Amino acid sequence: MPNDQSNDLFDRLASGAAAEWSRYVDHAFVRGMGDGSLPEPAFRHYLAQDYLFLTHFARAYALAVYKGRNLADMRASLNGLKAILDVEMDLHVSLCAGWGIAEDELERTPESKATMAYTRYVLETGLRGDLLDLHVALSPCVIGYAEIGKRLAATPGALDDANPYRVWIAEYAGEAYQSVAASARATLNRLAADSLTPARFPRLLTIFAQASRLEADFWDMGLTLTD
Ligand SMILES: Cc1ncc(CN)c(N)n1
Repeated sequence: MPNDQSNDLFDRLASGAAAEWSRYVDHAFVRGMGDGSLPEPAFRHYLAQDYLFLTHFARAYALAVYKGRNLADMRASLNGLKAILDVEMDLHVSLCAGWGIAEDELERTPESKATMAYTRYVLETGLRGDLLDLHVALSPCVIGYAEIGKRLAATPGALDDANPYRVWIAEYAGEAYQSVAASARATLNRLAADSLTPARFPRLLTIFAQASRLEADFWDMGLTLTD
């Protein structure tokens, strides 16, 4: 449960943007994966767009490496970049293959407006702002999926063989992804200790709320099969 009195920056942001956060993590797409009722074409559409999304997010992490002020910052962002390129992307490509979508088809998929809006917002926020702005913009993505995975995995029946979405849920509920999200939280707190002032918080909250809104729009795009 988000807490606005917390010392944890992520908790304060999720609490300050509670409406946008819950529209994202409690979305109908998410609930449909949990109980297996999500229409399969919606999941396939989402999977293909998520491949494009992850490619742009890898670029955003590369930008975060560049924006680091010291080696600790650069290593933290490099770990985020490696988590996408070496772990999440491989799992994603094999998940897509299991759903009958080959990598060359993923490469040829036209980018939807929701994918463009979200990824370009994060990249532009990072280009314009500093490293804390960029990590705040990245945080609903990294930490949100860990929270969604953990919640869904605790739902009765979600990991049963009968649920076609059990592999996705197990991936994001799994230890490897949970530890990527824990590192992202720690990075936010470390950057905040150096550069967060009370006057700066509202701007960070705006970035966080916007990124959470764009995450929810991404689920909408999957559910409604929008281009
Ligand atoms: C749209 C979206 N948001 C978050 C994640 C988790 N990295 C993802 N794969 N796709």
